[in-house]
Amino acid sequence: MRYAHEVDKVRAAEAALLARLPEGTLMQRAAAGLAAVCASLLPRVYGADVVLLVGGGDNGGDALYAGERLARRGARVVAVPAGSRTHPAGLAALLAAGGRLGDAAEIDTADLVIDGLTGIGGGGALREPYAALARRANETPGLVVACDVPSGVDANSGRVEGEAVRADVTVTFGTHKPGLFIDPGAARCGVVELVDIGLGPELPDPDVTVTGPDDVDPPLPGPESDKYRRGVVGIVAGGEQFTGAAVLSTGGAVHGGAGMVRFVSVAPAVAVVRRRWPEAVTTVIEPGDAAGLAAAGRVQAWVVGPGLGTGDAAAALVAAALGTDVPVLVDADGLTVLARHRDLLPGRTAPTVLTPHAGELARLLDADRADIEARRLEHVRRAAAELRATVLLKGSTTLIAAAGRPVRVNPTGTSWLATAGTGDVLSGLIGALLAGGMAALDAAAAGAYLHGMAARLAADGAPLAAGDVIGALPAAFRTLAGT
Ligand SMILES: NC(=O)C1=CN([C@@H]2O[C@H](COP(=O)(O)OP(=O)(O)OC[C@H]3O[C@@H](n4cnc5c(N)ncnc54)[C@H](OP(=O)(O)O)[C@@H]3O)[C@@H](O)[C@H]2O)[C@@H](O)CC1
Ligand SMILES: [K+]
Repeated sequence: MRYAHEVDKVRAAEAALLARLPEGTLMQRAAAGLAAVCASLLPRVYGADVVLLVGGGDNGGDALYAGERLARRGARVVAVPAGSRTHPAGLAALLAAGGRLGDAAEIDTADLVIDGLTGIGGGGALREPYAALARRANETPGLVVACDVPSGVDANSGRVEGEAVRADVTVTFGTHKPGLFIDPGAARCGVVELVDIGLGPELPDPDVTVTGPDDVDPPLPGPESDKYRRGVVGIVAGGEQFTGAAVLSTGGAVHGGAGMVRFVSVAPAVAVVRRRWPEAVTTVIEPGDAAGLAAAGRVQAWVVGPGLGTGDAAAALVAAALGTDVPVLVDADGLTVLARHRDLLPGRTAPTVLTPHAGELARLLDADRADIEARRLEHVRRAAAELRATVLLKGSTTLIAAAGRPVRVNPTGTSWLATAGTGDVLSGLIGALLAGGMAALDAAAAGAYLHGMAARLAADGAPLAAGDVIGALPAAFRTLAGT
């Protein structure tokens, strides 16, 4: 599992380590790692044209010392300073090794550009001349290697406020930074290489982890399994007019490994679901008939919300599901209802999972949607703490938070997933995993991983319909080790 630490933790760990090491040791370790990656990317180091973009801080120092190492191996290294200050010892070392100072035009013909403008000390939109250098580097045909973090990407959040370097490779030091995993920053990093500078023993628990295939461990049937032991998921979805979401959510559950799916809704939705998913056991209720949930029979988890509507009838059903003592996932219209009835959440003892997109989370938190989009990590954490739930925030990088735990980043998403109905599939899938006995955070992370993987397999470079994601779920399960 890959993990990341926020800047204040990195700085504290560095300070603890620095206190025990001779001055400059860490920067030399970083520069050595950076130079080694650069050398491995060049067909020949000798005679290669290397340009260093050098900001006013230690990120620039790393670039200068890496340049020194490449110059000693025969590269033609040019430093282009951006700040009013240039790391003096690093510059002296580069010049002593045969490097020189140059100007921005040399970026255009470089074989390789090292971006040492800003690292973990960067903040806000890049100012000039940093921004102009980043823009020019993004236009060069040569390779661009970012030092620690692509300049212009906020290391903690992945936020990009203005110009930002678009790297082919990012060489990061000591530990990953969350912004390398979260879009839009993640999309600027290219391949991320981690250089060990000895920080490990000083680092606390990570702030963020990235789900890997080994972390996805859905319950598998054994010889003792029967449909009840494998978990029964109840789905409360659809209405008089809208039935598509109910079909998709049920499909996600049927192919998500549930032992049985109970579907509860008004007659038109039940009719459509029965036709598409004869596997589901259905119960017809009158609109808003909360007692119908109990009458449907025992379940190990409820999914409530897709296509449910947002009126009083829907609110009664959301309240009924949240009133049970089993895990409940609330999605879509259910979240809109919840934004008006936040009193339904406190007092639950069983886990609650909420799966909003940014707009739904904005309503839940009384926040601005654009602000949520810009600071997704911060808001998903805040939502988990305030709503006392596991919160899965959908988006180009899906984030999953539970209070006191590292935020999980899902790596399998694809932009083809941004199409109507895919969220309904996800709700049923996670519901099935909850019913199978997975803990809320694990179920949400596993669901996001499998859902993204299914979408990738189904899309294969072409537009995708939500139903295709259901069809590809078996293939997605098969990609996991041990299944
Ligand atoms: N600490 C360690 O032991 C180790 C640290 N290491 C390395 O140090 C890096 C951290 O170095 P750091 O703290 O000097 O900050 P850094 O990223 O160079 O940025 C500061 C400079 O950026 C500038 N700047 C900021 N925002 C800007 C903007 N929007 N637009 C334009 N300019 C902006 C800012 O300008 P100022 O605000 O001062 O005008 C200042 O000049 C870290 O990422 C890693 O690479 C490794 O060697 C391992 C050991
Ligand atoms: K950088």
